[in-house]
Amino acid sequence: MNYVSTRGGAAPTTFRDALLRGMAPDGGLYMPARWPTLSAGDLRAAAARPYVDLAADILGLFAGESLPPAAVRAAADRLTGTFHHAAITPLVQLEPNLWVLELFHGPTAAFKDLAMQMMAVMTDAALEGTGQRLLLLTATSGDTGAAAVRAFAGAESVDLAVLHPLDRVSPVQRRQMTTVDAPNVLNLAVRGDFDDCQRLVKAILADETLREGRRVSSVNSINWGRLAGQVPYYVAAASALGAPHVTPRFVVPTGNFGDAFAGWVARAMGVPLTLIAAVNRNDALARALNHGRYERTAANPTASVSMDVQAPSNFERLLFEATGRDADATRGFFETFARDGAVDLAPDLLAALRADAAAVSIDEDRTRAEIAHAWKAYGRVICPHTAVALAAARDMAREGGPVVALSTAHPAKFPESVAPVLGFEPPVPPALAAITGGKERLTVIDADLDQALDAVKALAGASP
Ligand SMILES: Cc1ncc(COP(=O)(O)O)c(C=O)c1O
Ligand SMILES: N[C@@H](CCOP(=O)(O)O)C(=O)O
Repeated sequence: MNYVSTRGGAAPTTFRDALLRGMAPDGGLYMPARWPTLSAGDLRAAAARPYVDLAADILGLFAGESLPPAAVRAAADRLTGTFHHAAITPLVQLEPNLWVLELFHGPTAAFKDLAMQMMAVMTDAALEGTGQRLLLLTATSGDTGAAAVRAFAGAESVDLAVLHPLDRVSPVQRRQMTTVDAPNVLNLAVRGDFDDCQRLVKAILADETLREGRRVSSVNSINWGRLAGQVPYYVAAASALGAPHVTPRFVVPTGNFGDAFAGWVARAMGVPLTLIAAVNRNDALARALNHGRYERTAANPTASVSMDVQAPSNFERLLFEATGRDADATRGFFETFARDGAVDLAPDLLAALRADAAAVSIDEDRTRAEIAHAWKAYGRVICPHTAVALAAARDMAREGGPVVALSTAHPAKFPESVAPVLGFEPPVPPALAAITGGKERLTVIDADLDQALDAVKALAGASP
């Protein structure tokens, strides 16, 4: 299986290389050259298979021969040891047409653990025997960084730099990143928003001098390895609901559009499903799909803090597909966006995008109301991100047919948003019990490339 860049200026490469590069050298994102397929029989069988078996098979389809099959299997098996639920991603029915897919039973209590734990094992395998060190860069609005620190702290051949927006992640998320005492981890708190952090990470990835003597990659969802690890739960959930004979609608709380794009991939592989991206009031994606103009504006702080994103990286993958994989058009679009901060979508392109995904924006009042409703109606304490998805999903469930809201984080990561609505603190799961104490380690920087590069070079230079 080869991987091509959405911008067409990089040589096709393997899964292993895409994993160890993060982004293509031409500034594009890697995509499989063709979509592997799941047959109707595969989908029927999937409903009865353990999650880790399904995950191993799907990862194997994407990894091809570039990683040893035993490493792919070990990556999937990692979930058994690190998740606190036997089903890994349990599907829970709330109403006749409404389900939640619980994705927060991992070691940092957010859906990022599903792919990140597997990436740590695959990254080890990809580096084995090379004698190379890998510098991993991560922009986070809270959860990716926590999952990455958990997965890579202490890793022998890896350095990890995590950039989060100063004071714009929850205190629990911040402590998950900053209280881990590992010499290979650097936390940078950036005076800015998540989009600034993501811009800095992409700029650092483009700095070729850093690559002298080491590999440099990212564990954000710009890395194909992350998306590959997020596809299995769509397959598992759709199969459990009766695919291929049933077409569930998945409502995905969305920030960087990685999770939703993993659903798009499942559909490209043959899973019948419909995608609805639910965003908070940071609605660049919803404005693009609903009004035809993709425009960057400053991110507004919300209760669903991890979705405070206004330049979702994976929109590039969606656009690449909607143009019929036209790399020149994709490059032109994102160069214009980088220069002007806005691009109007031509009517045929907009129609193609709308055929792939719909988007709704849920405001802060509805988010709070949904947290209250979930407790009153179902006895469930939900996080604000889940609330954004569930608010949209409940509307859709009234129309008939199965609707699944993705529940992406445990509410105990966001007590400051949940407790004022419910009047009590969310119960703390085992995964979060250990992070209350401990000294925090973080360096505050401006949203400035030189400052970020200096800090990252110091981390990389300090390594053996
Ligand atoms: C809890 C939670 N829900 C939803 C999202 C949005 O996911 P994505 O960025 O893949 O759209 C994030 C951040 O990634 C998150 O941390
Ligand atoms: N919401 C994310 C932002 C980064 O998203 P990613 O999926 O591209 O890693 C976070 O919590 O960090």
